[in-house]
Amino acid sequence: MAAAVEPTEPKRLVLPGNCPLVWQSQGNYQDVWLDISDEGIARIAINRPEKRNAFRPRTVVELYDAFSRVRENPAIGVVLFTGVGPAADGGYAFCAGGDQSVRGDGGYLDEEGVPRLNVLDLQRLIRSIPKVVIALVAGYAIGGGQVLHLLCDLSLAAENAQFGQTGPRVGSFDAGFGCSHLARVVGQRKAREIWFLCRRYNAHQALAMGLVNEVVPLFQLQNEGVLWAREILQHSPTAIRCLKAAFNAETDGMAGLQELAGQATHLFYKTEEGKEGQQAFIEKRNPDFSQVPWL
Ligand SMILES: CC(C)(COP(=O)(O)OP(=O)(O)OC[C@H]1O[C@@H](n2cnc3c(N)ncnc32)[C@H](O)[C@@H]1OP(=O)(O)O)[C@@H](O)C(=O)NCCC(=O)NCCSC(=O)CCC(=O)c1ccccc1C(=O)O
Repeated sequence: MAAAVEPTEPKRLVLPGNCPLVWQSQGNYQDVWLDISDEGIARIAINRPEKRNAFRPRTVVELYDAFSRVRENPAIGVVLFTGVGPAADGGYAFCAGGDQSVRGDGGYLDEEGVPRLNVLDLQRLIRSIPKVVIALVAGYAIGGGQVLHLLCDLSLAAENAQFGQTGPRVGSFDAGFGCSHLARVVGQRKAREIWFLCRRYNAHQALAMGLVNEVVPLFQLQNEGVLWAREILQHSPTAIRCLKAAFNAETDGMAGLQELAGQATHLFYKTEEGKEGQQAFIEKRNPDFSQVPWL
């Protein structure tokens, strides 16, 4: 565990324990909190503690909007993704998956009664956003909530964290990242056990199978996330961005290659060679690449 940070009063409580950052809240959301610090760290929290932070279509729309805002903010390098807690009954959750009470024929019904599966868009956004996303898991990360946690770059678990799948019990399954990425992370045998048996796994079991990076006391969870974020933020943003794209490229086919290629193009635009091509077009002349070596 990294060195302790000096605690200061949080603007408002998302998780227990003092948070060393001062947050500015953004967005006008109902189911989500988005907070930005002046240290390059954002915090996105699902705010449905009485439902163990289960997501309904509105929650997913708001999460997508919050992650998109963070994506467009060049001052932010790390996102802490968590769930508000405790609930009035003392229970904690990162996210208990899709809200079963709004599930109708064909999916989860939004406020107009239209079935939506937009959590899959959110999964891809978390995976492709060129910032480091750290899951802070207190309590349950179950079903689609476990998959959202899985798709974060890093995961820190509180001692009370519980992970698991329920799909085959509640008539659902995630045959996308929820299977393939899980198998990459914990291995084929364990991934099949998780889905076929629908057991629950505590924080230390999750650590042993490589599902989380570290287990910390509940009151230390948010601080630990900030410490990890601060370490990351000392490093080269370009290197971290390219590394994230590279980790995805291995598994995400052409979409993964596209992400990595986008980073390469971004770097190329900054070179004299790249600029000469553009300049020549603007000046209506042939480009002169004669000074560029064929390395
Ligand atoms: C999470 C629990 C283990 C917590 O247990 P406990 O601490 O005892 O609390 P409870 O008393 O059970 O719950 C408190 C309160 O919260 C409500 N609640 C909890 N989870 C949900 C939920 N998922 N939906 C709706 N409501 C929920 C609960 O009813 C209580 O409220 P009351 O008013 O007091 O009744 C336990 O709660 C639990 O097991 N929850 C269910 C977990 C679950 O099965 N989740 C759904 C899995 S399926 C999924 O997530 C779909 C994913 C998805 O969207 C998807 C992804 C990819 C492809 C396809 C799909 C797809 O659309 O299917």
